[in-house]
Amino acid sequence: MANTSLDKSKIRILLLEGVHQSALDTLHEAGYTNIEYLKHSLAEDELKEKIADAHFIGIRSRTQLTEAVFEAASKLVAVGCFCIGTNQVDLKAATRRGVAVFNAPFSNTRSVAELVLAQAILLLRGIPEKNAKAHRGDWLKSAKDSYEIRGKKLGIIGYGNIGTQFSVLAESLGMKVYFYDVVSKLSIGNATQVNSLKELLNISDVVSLHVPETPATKYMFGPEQLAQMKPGSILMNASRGTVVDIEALAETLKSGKLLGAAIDVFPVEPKSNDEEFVSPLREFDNVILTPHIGGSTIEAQENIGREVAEKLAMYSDNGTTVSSVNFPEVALPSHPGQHRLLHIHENIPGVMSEINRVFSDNGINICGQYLQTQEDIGYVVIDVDKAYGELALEKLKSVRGTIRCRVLF
Ligand SMILES: NC(=O)c1ccc[n+]([C@@H]2O[C@H](COP(=O)([O-])OP(=O)(O)OC[C@H]3O[C@@H](n4cnc5c(N)ncnc54)[C@H](O)[C@@H]3O)[C@@H](O)[C@H]2O)c1
Ligand SMILES: O=C(O)CC[C@@H](O)C(=O)O
Repeated sequence: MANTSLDKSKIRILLLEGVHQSALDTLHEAGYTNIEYLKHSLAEDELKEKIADAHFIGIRSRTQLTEAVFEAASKLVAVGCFCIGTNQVDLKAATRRGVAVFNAPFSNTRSVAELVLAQAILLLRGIPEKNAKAHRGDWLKSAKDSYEIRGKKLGIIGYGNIGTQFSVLAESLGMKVYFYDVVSKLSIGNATQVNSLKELLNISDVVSLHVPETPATKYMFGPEQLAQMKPGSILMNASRGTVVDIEALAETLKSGKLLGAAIDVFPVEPKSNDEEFVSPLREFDNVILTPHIGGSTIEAQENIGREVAEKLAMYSDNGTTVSSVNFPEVALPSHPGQHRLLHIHENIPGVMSEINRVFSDNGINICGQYLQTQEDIGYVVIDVDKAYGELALEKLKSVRGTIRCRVLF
């Protein structure tokens, strides 16, 4: 259990993976200056050392926040994922320790959708192969296997923020859109939801994956699904590298069944730009390989930097957890003239009555109380007259089921 009511200059923030300057600017504007900024991710041992002193950490998709890393992070209050995906964070381990996790659920949606649309056009025209040949001095002027995108059938797997955005762009170019999702979804435009992945693969000329990494999506696209795709179709994956069985895709490409593929994410990705990228797909000219840059545009990175830094500063300054991916969401007003107690506890019977007893037994008047719970944890925020903040904090720390408690001045 930790008390993190600290002067802002003592709050240590570790930012990894070269998050955009807008994150630094936003944190500086909010008064946070004790920031260590690194352009790369850290391997587990180094990460454990650095995180030991950090109150906040900002990462992108490469940094793995495992149970062991959280174990070493005794001061950690919150994690900012400067991206959409949060599969690189052991969310349960974070929640168990009362560490809130935030991300940027929309800021790079458009960038991914634009990239996959462009890739679909290029692949249907055989551009990757013609381009590679031209670089080697070969002239492949031919209309063979070159198609317009207009009228083709697009099959989207995972009709969420990116899937729907891509769907709208694709329809505007005359594609007929179908999608498969585990949840029944309202179709945007004229898109049609189909009942099974097999049905989608049987009809689609272009297949694009936009699912999160979960136990159910891990290697959901393997030999069976590749066999169900139409001959001459294309496969695109800008979701997560573990969703597609890359060896099986390489075999299918060798057989000549597919017109091409565009892969942005890989089961193993280089840790930095200095490391070699190794993949069985490197040998295929008809495959567009990109280094996990679906969301890497100036616009997206700048927006993400600001959005996630604001969420971290807001949580640090006032306790608001709106849009946290693992915490009960509480939107809080400011608390001028009062002390604010933030109490994170196991969601077990009796905790709230014990908490309220702390105030009645000690004659502390509650000026405002906000409570949200979810399956495993509860988050209660209590505003009191500033004369009583420190006393209440001491008493709250010994309430049964307390995970973490801090006070904001
Ligand atoms: N390449 C990149 O740079 C990049 C950038 C942003 C996001 N991403 C990845 O894209 C993923 C999707 O992003 P989003 O914002 O659209 O997420 P989202 O949560 O809005 O949408 C995901 C959709 O997938 C569906 N889904 C979940 N499991 C499924 C399954 N087993 N089968 C079919 N559908 C399933 C969900 O119901 C949801 O509709 C992210 O989780 C992230 O991993 C990659
Ligand atoms: O910026 C990154 O490292 C990954 C971006 C992307 O995969 C996401 O989940 O938003």
